Amino acid sequence: MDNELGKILIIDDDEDVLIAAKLLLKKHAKEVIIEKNPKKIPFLMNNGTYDVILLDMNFSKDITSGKEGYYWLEQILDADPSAVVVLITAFGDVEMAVKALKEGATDFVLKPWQNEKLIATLSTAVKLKRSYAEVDKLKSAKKQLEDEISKPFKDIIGNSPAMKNVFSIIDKVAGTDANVLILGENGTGKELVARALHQRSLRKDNVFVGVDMGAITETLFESELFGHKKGAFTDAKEDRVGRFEVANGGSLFLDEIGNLSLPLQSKLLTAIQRREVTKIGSNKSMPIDIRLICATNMPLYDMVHENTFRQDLLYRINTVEVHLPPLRERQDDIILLTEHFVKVYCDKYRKDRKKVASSTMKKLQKYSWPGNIRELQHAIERAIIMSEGNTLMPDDFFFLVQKQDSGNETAENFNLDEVEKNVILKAVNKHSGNISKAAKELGLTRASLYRRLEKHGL
Ligand SMILES: Nc1ncnc2c1ncn2[C@@H]1O[C@H](COP(=O)(O)OP(=O)(O)OP(=O)(O)O)[C@@H](O)[C@H]1O
Repeated sequence: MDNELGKILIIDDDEDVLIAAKLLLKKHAKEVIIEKNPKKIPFLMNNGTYDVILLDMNFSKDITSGKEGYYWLEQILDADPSAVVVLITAFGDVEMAVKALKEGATDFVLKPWQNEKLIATLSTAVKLKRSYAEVDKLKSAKKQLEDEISKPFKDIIGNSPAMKNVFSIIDKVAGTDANVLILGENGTGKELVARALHQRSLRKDNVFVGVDMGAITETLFESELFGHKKGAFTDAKEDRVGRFEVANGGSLFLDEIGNLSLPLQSKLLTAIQRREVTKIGSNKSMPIDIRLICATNMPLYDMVHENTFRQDLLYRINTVEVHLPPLRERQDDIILLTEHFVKVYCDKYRKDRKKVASSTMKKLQKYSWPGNIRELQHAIERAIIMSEGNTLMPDDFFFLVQKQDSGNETAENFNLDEVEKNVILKAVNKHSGNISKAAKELGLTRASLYRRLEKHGL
């Protein structure tokens, strides 16, 4: 026999009822526990969990008020609010049973019961309990997913004219459904701006779904974006919901859009133009209501000239453009961002708030930040972890080594200072920022290498 009913607890002061029920139900359950004395209920509830509890309504002989039944029902639900309790009531007590349903019982059976009816009632009750558990699980998964995809909007820091312009565009465009194209080098905050647009839009209570187009393979593109039906291809073991569908009602952020091949560009264009998608293996299209935000670090306009990016797709996605300037062009923002990240990482690593020496700030402002804000963020995190003093000194950022323009290397330069600076840079680079090894190679002590690094603002 199957164990469909799981673990059952039966409480009834009539021993005959207990034995008859146990005999009947043990064929359908994993375990049947019987109890004559309701006072044991708290103990039983403390020491086990049950898929379903069968509870008598009237314990003391000749008393049919059901008061005891209500009392024990309350005790059970107190101990386990998700308990599934089926009441056993005498014929004529239906009114009482209905009242118990309002108090939280799942169902009731009338004594004497019909075997099949009892099994069916318990089976439905157990399924109900499992579906409650499933709903709870899904709710928590949904919450986690929402937290993940709608990560709290973090402030965008910046006071430079370029960033003020970005803020003003965000303010103007966020509330509209206009497609937005965000352009900027790696780590300039494109995703942050995309999330800010979503958080300030009318769609903010719906999801923000990000897709890294650079990470999607040619073969999985359609399945990933539009979904597929079970059996549509060999590996399609289950139906899959595409990102367009997940984002329905919210915002879809297509990152690294410049990395899409021409055939995929046209598939994407068709979906955007028609505002509908068709799952692989389905012949029905589905309307999609999304706000589209795209981003790239690639020169899309040049790519259009070189015929590597479709002009019609560019004009679909660039209703409004946001240009995020590289960090090296936002000197003042370097100060603000540095102070911000110092605070963030001192808090994170439970260190006293560190100061930043003005020579350090100068060094950070002089550096070219090829990885932009992401690189600054990581540099500060690293310095906070490693530094021992209360003030961050230029040495705490010894690993920031300016890459030389290869064009300059061939040009002859006899300026002694420049030559020294370049040789030092090459040595530090060669040893991946290891000052001891670089000093050894240069024939200097560590202290004098540090002095020279400082002299050159490195
Ligand atoms: N103006 C800013 N203020 C505060 N933090 C910022 C700012 N700009 C970027 N950041 C932080 O820098 C990191 C990189 O930002 P983000 O991922 O948005 O850049 P991106 O341009 O999308 O990068 P990629 O091109 O590599 O995808 C993130 O941790 C982000 O929170």
